[in-house]
Amino acid sequence: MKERPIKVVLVGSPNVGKSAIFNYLTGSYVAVSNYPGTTVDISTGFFGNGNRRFEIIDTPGIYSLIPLTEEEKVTRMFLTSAVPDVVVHVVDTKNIRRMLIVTLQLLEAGLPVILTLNIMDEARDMGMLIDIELLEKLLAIPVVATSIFHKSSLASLKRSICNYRPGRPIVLQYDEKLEQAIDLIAGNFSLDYGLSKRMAVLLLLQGDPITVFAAQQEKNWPAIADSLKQLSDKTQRNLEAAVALNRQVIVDRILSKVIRYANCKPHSKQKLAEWLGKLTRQAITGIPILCLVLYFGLYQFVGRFGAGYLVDYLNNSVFVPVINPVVEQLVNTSVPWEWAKSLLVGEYGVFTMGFRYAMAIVLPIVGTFFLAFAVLEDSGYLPRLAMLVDNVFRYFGLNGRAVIPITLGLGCGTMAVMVTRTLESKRERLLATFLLALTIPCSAQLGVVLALLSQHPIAVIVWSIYMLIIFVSVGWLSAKLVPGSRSSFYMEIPPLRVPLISNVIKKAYTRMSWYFMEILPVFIVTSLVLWAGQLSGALTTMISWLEPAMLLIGLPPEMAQVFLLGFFRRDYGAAGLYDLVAAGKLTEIQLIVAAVAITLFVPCVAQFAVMIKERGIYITTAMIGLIIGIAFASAGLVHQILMLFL
Ligand SMILES: Nc1nc2c(ncn2[C@@H]2O[C@H](COP(=O)(O)OP(=O)(O)OP(=O)(O)O)[C@@H](O)[C@H]2O)c(=O)[nH]1
Ligand SMILES: [Mg+2]
Repeated sequence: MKERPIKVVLVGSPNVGKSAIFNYLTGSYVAVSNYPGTTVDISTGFFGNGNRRFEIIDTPGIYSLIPLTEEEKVTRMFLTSAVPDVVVHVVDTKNIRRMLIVTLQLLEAGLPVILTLNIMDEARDMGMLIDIELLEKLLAIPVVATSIFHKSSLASLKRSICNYRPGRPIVLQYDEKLEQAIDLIAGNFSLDYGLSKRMAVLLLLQGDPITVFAAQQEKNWPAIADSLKQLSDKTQRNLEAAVALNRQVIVDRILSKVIRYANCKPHSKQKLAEWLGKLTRQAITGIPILCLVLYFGLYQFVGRFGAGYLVDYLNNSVFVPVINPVVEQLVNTSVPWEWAKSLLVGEYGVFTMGFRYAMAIVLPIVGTFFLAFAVLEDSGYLPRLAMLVDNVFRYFGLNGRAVIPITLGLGCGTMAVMVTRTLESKRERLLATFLLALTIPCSAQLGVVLALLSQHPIAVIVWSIYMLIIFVSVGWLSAKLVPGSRSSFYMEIPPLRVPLISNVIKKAYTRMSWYFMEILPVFIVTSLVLWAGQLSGALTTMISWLEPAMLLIGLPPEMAQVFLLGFFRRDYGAAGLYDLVAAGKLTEIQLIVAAVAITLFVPCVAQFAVMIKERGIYITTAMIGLIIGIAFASAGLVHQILMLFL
């Protein structure tokens, strides 16, 4: 029988380099970014050593074993159910004082830990010197110092994993009252919590909801609940704070023995990063910086270069004059059946429409967006933007944390809905999902809209202001209507870093391949459906049903087809709009109205599927109903307003 692989789980706080280490160990690629909360789900990879196989598991970041957000819950549940052979606890060495507390929690839970002091390069630049051998001795576990810039340090981590032998379990001594409390509760515990019994008791004392739920299944639960109540009544002590304080004392005692600071001045590079970082966070300088980022990143690079120049070139100089005629000729001479010809190269042909839309219109736009976004992610700008907009987002029932899913939504709404997991409450996840589905255009839509409108600068301004008004009013109204309050904002601000070109390219490439694996089949199937619809006459009937709605909001009847395409994918609809404008079918006013309607209109099939998975079918259906209503009403309204003024 084949031996099962050795299970190695990478855990640690967000943004400490777990995914970067995962990529090194497995040779595969998962996203690495300079903000907390990049990884929201478990990823698995492998490496071999001799005849042994190691299964490496990357997890979402956790601040403690007690989860606050959905993605922290994923890691906690995984740690207690997966029975890992090795747990690599990755910490950012600069913040070791805070992070070592989690190392202690993992050790107390009885897990087989290797401590990895990562981002050692930045710690050394700060003058931090750590006695690794002594730390190993004090914790009785292997400790490895690593930096992703020093491959040899990562190779030592790999060796440490391969040579790992479980050591003796560690028992931390707390103050007397806490020890008595632990003994009192432990006597009544009989179930398996997936962690050491002592850790389960400590988690219960700290009010961890997962342990409380599990302990309620104990037959002695009434006695346990009674003891807990007595403990907090009698001692007037906040048990959670008492446990945390005790652990911090232990950590400080250890660190006082192992850390020294060399006398060194900050580099001018560090000073510049700090100064720039401050500018991005203060409203007076931060807002102009945001405008510059949007102008150059989104408007110039994605809108004008990607969606304007590249799309124009690929579509008008490569596909239409060169590739399409060659394929058409090939099909016309080698395929005898008319129906097959129209299926491949007809008006809705799999090649002439499906493949061309994907390659010549969507690819350059999505590609440029993912490149620009990867640079932003790796620089550490996004958490600073989160701080900047926190005050505004409170009116939408969200906090600054929502900036990451919302800005990612400008790339791909499907990915963004998945990333709403990083938000703390159900209400925030719901509000963000709705705003994403209604008001945030994905990069393909945005690119096409910007490229088309950029011929008329006034149109860009009108469209942007109108979309902003809708975002603000819908956000404000839905926050008023959905009961609950927003959670407080806490986000660690990582240092500003110069993006690593290799990571930017790899990440943009990985996202693009994911995107294409997802859209190409949909594009092809959509062409198939449209072709069948055209052949059977169903398409003409449906378009004729939609035409009155188009006329109602002031659009030409041909727009009905674009909306129909938009049902399948937003970007497909946007690409259809591109064709319509190229044929000179829209006036300036109609272009703005169409841009508004297309932006607000239903999310694509893939986003729809993820919404159902994350929010459930009822909520998603209700959202879609609302979106259709709001999209048409807003488009109609903007048409009326423009007719009055222009
Ligand atoms: N200077 C320096 N930067 C590092 C090092 N390791 C990782 N980074 C950077 O730290 C940031 C976070 O890396 P990730 O691998 O995404 O961190 P993570 O722990 O997976 O983060 P989450 O998925 O959010 O939990 C990225 O910008 C990396 O380039 C290191 O050793 N030195
Ligand atoms: Mg990660």
